[in-house]
Amino acid sequence: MYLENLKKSVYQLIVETSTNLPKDVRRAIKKAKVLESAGTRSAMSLATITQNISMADEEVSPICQDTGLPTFKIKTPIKTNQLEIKAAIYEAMELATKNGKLRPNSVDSLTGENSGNNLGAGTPVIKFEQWEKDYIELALILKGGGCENKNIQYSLPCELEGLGRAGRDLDGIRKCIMHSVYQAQGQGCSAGFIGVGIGGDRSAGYDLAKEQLFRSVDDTNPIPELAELEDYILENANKLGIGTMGFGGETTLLGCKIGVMNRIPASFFVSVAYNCWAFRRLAVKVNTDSGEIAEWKYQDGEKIDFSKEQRQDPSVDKEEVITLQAPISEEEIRKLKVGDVVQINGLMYTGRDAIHKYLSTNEAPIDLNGQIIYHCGPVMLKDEDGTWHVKAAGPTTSIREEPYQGDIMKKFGIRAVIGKGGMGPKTLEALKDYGGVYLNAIGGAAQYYADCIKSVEGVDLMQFGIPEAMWHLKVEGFKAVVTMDSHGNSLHKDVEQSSLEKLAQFKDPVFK
Ligand SMILES: O=C(O)C[C@H](O)C(=O)O
Ligand code: SF4
Repeated sequence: MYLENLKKSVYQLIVETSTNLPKDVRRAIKKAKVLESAGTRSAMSLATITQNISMADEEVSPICQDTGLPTFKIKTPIKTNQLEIKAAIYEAMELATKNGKLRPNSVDSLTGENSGNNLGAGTPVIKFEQWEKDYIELALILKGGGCENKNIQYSLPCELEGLGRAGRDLDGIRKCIMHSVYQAQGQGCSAGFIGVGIGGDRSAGYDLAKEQLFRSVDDTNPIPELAELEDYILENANKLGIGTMGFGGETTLLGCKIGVMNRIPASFFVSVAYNCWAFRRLAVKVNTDSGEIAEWKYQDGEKIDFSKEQRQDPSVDKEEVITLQAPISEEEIRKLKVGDVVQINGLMYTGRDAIHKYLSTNEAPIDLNGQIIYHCGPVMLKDEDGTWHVKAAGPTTSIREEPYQGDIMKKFGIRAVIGKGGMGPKTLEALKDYGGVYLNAIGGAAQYYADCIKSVEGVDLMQFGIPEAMWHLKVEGFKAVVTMDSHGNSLHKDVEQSSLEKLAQFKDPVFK
């Protein structure tokens, strides 16, 4: 019975972590929502985010389509068999993937092949520790790729844009952390949470940073200097004006937790682990005799039920929303300006890393003239009749496609790309020359967008695996914001510049 129950307990932990945002995280998001003034694009995004959180609750479906690199941290009493726990994890992972609670996310780094069941070399990550207590603690974090890519490690002393020299002291550490929030911009689906590790070597530093993400959002650091630094960062990083999804606004950071360990004389690392708003981590106490869950962690206090809040976003007037339907003409595109809110009806095609590389040297499987590409790697399930269903489908970080995007738009006549976090100068130039637009969807809002997808009309290039294939999606009322237009304007460029100016205001020493 123990083994059966253990497997069930792990499965339950995976499903809850993927679909039900922890209470402490909800409270932080609610706080941010109250601060954002109505009518801004940040307020609109937060409304979509909170709507998405309650849709995930209701559907018991992934909050975000990127269910990350599942990382288990396990503490066991001395006599517990750790191999049995490992086996239970593998089985539960496969089942959760099959049931659409996890996206198949384990990819062979050399061949590009997706294992399909979330198992493979190094996946999932499982770390054991022994302790004196008489129960097992299973903790799980599902940290997605977009925010993982924004992690950063500093080696002190160093020179930082906007902030000047960061020395080997508390003030140098302060500068690194402020810079880490700036450099993430909106790309890791801000507003985010950061875990910081001071000291260690490069790998221990990152481990310590990630360990901080297991602290409760509303705890207080037991080391007074670090408690003060955490408060300082939380208050001042929110003055950078990056805002939700990098649209500008009041809330950029939702939590900051800092840990410290010794270092060796020559090294001084400050490691920062950035986590998106979809901060999915939970833990359970498991009974060593029965294998059953005895208690959940992070679930005390008030649970905010966002479904009770206003469903329809009050900040955008219906008349202000521009409807787009592919094929789109150059003339229609040229009318769009940064800040416009659009809704898309009709067909769009997903394309992310593998597709962009493929299209740069191959012909497209379909005619893309006037069409829309969606940077998205969805969670998909096939029913008994062989029909595909979308279980989660938010945008992925677009900047990874920067080397290809402009050329591909011109080559195939694509008029619009949808993604998140914005793109760089090469794409901006191409949008201007050729007549294209970049639309920013709300990162992590995977249930909200899955609901806009009315049917799956086809799929190409399945050899790249489910997240990377080209899905033909029929959508209705798919909302996004124009953040790069065909007139050379980019909201991302503007926010990056204004936040750098704001960052420079934190140049002077604060901690001695
Ligand atoms: O892989 C994805 O679907 C998204 C990724 O987490 C991202 O933020 O870019
Ligand atoms: S898409 Fe955004 S919310 Fe989802 S894992 Fe990536 S960074 Fe997080």
